[in-house]
Amino acid sequence: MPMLKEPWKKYKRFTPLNLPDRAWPSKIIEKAPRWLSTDLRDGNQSLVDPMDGEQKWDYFQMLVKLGYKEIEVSFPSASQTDFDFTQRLVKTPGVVPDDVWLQVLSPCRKELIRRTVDSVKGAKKVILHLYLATSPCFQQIVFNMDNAKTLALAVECTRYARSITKDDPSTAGTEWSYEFSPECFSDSDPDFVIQVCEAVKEAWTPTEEVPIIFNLPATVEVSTPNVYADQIEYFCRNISERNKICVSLHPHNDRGCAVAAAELAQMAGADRVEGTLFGNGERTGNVDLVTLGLNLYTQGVHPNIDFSDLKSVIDVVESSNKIPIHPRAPYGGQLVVCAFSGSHQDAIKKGFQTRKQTGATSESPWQLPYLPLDPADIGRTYEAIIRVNSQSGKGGVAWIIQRQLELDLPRGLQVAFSKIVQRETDHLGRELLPTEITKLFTDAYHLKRNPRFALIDYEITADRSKSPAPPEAGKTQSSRNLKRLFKGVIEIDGQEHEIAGSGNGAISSLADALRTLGIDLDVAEYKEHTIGSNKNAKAATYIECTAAGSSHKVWGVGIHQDVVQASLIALLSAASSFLSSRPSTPIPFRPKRSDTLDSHSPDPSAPSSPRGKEKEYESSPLISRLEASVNGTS
Ligand SMILES: CC(=O)SCCNC(=O)CCNC(=O)[C@H](O)C(C)(C)COP(=O)(O)OP(=O)(O)OC[C@H]1O[C@@H](n2cnc3c(N)ncnc32)[C@H](O)[C@@H]1OP(=O)(O)O
Ligand SMILES: CC(C)C(=O)C(=O)O
Ligand SMILES: [Mg+2]
Repeated sequence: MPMLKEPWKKYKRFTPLNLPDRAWPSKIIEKAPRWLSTDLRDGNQSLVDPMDGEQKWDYFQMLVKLGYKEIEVSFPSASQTDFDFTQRLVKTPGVVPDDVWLQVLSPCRKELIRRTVDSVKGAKKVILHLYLATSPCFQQIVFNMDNAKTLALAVECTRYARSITKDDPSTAGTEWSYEFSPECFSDSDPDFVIQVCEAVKEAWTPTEEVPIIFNLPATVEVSTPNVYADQIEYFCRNISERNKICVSLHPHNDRGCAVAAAELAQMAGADRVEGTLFGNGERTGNVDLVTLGLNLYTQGVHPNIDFSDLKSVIDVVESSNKIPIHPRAPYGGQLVVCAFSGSHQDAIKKGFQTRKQTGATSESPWQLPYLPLDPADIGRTYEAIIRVNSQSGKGGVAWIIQRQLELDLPRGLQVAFSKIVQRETDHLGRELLPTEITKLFTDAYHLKRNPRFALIDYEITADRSKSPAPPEAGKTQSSRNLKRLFKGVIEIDGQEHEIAGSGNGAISSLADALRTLGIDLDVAEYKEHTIGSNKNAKAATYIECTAAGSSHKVWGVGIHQDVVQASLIALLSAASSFLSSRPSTPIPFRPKRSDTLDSHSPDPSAPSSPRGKEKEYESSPLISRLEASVNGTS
């Protein structure tokens, strides 16, 4: 076979309509259209294994629950499964709500129309849908029909349909609506389509109350969405008795523009959209009703469909279609409300902080970087938003710690801890789960049950043996200026040490006491906040220390009901980090523990605590969470 040198030249460019006075570009979609779900027909007919009756049954009920009022349930002449399913819907009381229309599709073939009408016998509300191709390509290749024959067949079948539905007294219990689809509308001559539709309209004689539906499909998407919008505007302008017509869209997604086409075509005057959930359907699919609905939602227009539990919709769609929803599918995809990259995480975290600080509620105006939709509105949790891998920065890591442990890390600690996380993600070459990040944190800052350094007993008293620091200019001497004396017992690596020191406050007096063990730390930064708000509230304290005489810096974290004790634990955590980062540091002085020491308040994390606070420790929700995450059980 000779090689084509320019194979693309075999394609014909689409000729756009000449519509210079088009009005749609400046229109805004201000209300939801009439929706029709064709999941059970166009979606189903494209599946490798079409749904069985039970799957259709469950799917139908989900569509009703979501709020769809028009549902194309089957192609009844195609298979016994579809016919029986349709009859089951009709015959089972209470399954089809009174305000829901069952739509059934048939080609323009009388015997098939008859069977289709038979399948809905006894239904309350039915849209009988007939299709016939109007495009030259189909007329020539598929049907060998010219325009006159096409028009005649459309009229003949519409008349026949009318005679066995709304004109047949035996079907009087059914409210009939009629839909006609000039198949491949977007590839047809628009004037010929209007001519066919005028004739079909006359054959059906619709009313304003029950308009005829002209469904104008982009059976195959062949042009840019603006061209489809022009075609719809042209149809809307030129069809007569517009008030008796519902103009419906049925875009397919061959060029990947079905959603845009449906939106622009609504601006161009369409009243109704046919599509499927997550865009299942022939070839590249039908237009995605989830995207269309939630696009409206994020413009402040309710789509009249309830997507607040999108996960359960996905479950039904995936199991019925046997096709997974793409992780990046708009709104529903697993990854679409997740940020891995550092700058996105930072911005999202700041966005949530701003909402918290301004007291925003779930109804406050939504403005959040990188998130066009509040994940909570589709039933997704904030936990899942920020996920950490080697592309992540401090903001994302801090978010995880905040969500998991309610700890609001100071910036410096965020930087320090994010380096630890970065090392781990680089080392493992994968995402780290929140539980793994929490464990890294509790390990790094010694928040475990048996820390290397534990505060066993202590007391802090005024140190009257030393002269107080001179009062600042203009201030009088007060008890606040008195030096503090720390006396206590700390356990290091299982061995107890009795130490004492003095300073201007609790932290500096403990720092002074630690010097007797050769641990010489200066406090460089201090931050504390409360965790929780009730009587179980705790203090979280963060201390950054510099090793004396060097630029080596370490962070410590302490959590306790008592704020003073939280800060002492934080300093010991820093001391522990200091020793861990310098493993050869000797502890020169190890005084024996004195039992006579008047202990003030024991460290709850010490299992052998003489004050017996073990119970309180066990019951603390925060500590339990720490434990759970360390054990990987949260
Ligand atoms: C764009 C769309 O999605 S349209 C809907 C498509 N969906 C389906 O086709 C699913 C269900 N279809 C079926 O089960 C079958 O195709 C049936 C029952 C409709 C027809 O089955 P068969 O009689 O075996 O015909 P088959 O499928 O081979 O071919 C279609 C025939 O219908 C004709 N036809 C196709 N569309 C139409 C139409 N809209 N109006 C009238 N006739 C049509 C074709 O010209 C062809 O006729 P021919 O055999 O004289 O050449
Ligand atoms: C039956 C018609 C409406 C159809 O599915 C199409 O043209 O895509
Ligand atoms: Mg279709």
